[in-house]
Amino acid sequence: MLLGCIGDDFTGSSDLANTLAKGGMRVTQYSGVPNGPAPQDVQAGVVALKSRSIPASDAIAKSLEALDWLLAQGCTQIFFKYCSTFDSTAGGNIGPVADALADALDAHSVIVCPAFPGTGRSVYQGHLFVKDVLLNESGMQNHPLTPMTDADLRRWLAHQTPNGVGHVASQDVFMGAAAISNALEAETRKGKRHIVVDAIRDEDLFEIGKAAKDLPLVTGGSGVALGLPANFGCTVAPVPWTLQNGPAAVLSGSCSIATRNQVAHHIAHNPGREIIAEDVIDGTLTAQDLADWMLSQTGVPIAYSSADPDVIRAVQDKFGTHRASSAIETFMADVAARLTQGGVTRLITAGGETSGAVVEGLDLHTLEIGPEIDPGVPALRASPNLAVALKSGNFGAVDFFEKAAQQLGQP
Ligand SMILES: Nc1ncnc2c1ncn2[C@@H]1O[C@H](COP(=O)(O)OP(=O)(O)OP(=O)(O)O)[C@@H](O)[C@H]1O
Ligand SMILES: O=C(O)[C@@H](O)C(=O)CO
Repeated sequence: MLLGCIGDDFTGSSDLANTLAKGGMRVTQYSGVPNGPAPQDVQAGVVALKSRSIPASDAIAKSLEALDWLLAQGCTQIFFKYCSTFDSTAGGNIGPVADALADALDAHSVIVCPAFPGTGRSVYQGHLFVKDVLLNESGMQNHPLTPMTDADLRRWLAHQTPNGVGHVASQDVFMGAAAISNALEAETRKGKRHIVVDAIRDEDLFEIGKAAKDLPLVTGGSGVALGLPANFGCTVAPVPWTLQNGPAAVLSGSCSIATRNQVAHHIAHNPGREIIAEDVIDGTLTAQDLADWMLSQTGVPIAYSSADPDVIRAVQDKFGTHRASSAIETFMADVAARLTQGGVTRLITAGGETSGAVVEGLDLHTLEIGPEIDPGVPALRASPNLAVALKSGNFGAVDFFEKAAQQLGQP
């Protein structure tokens, strides 16, 4: 294994795996830290953790365990993947995990770059934009677990780390890899360990990738990984896929604006059932009842807890944020298990935490990366009888769910 990756959620990990696979690397995504060694032919291993919204100390412990395994596989560079919307609270977990990895790797110059222009995320003057608005005006300020209320990455990260936070501005980035390396070194000499790097176009990310060639640790969204496969001698190649036949189903726990639009679009043409959080928590709705309903439908049925921010706030005020989200995640995992037992072979999930719960609930250990469905979302082969797509909350076109079902295979 050449490149070792640690993803702080499951959809984000498949987003990164997708970028590396498109760049020509042989990639495998692992659910958690594997027990045994990886096959010799894997060039990039992505260890998917569910560490974005857990206590920082647990996120550090899990990430260091993943690091040990990746180093034991021979990796010469480590990539820490977090969300292109920098999902974190003032207490973590991006800063604490990046610090723990940097300590372990003796890394003094750590790139911080969540930019992903293909999905509208750019970093300019140290600030994160989603399309034409600042992060904190993009809807992300209402995220159920990690409300993003500040678009200045330098200021937000400074809450999370005792180490210096630096900046490489677009003027340097536009001049290419050598200028970026010089600017990184200048920031490191000033004692800055985490260095936010501006990037507004894919060209910028390829240059940043070149500049990252000899760095032991790189952190960011999947965009900054665009240039990494070439550093390992890989070249762009088509990603193979065998179509999966059989029934399809969608489970959506993401409450992002994009997902809510996709749900609204999907239920106009397909069977849909809303999951009311109270019904799950008080046991009025059981996983078996919902799975039975889904299995009896035609088309691509969807069950969704995706709801507007005021609905979520009311649920969280009544039951507590953690209790509400973990009840829904456990429920989604339970429904998924019953769907696959009932014959579903194409499963699509929306939301990183939701997808993590489903993948862990289904006990899927490795995922092979297939072709891209929409930017940042690949088809994934979980077993000879199960293909999945794990959609990040904010990703995908409005008709994503139907498109994903078709790209995974046939009814
Ligand atoms: N109706 C609801 N009430 C309260 N919490 C909810 C509701 N629906 C979903 N949730 C919780 O909100 C969280 C949504 O996070 P998730 O990571 O799945 O989506 P996302 O953040 O939009 O996706 P991504 O991380 O890929 O951007 C989950 O923990 C989920 O259980
Ligand atoms: O980077 C992103 O936006 C996604 O891969 C993700 O991490 C969403 O959970």
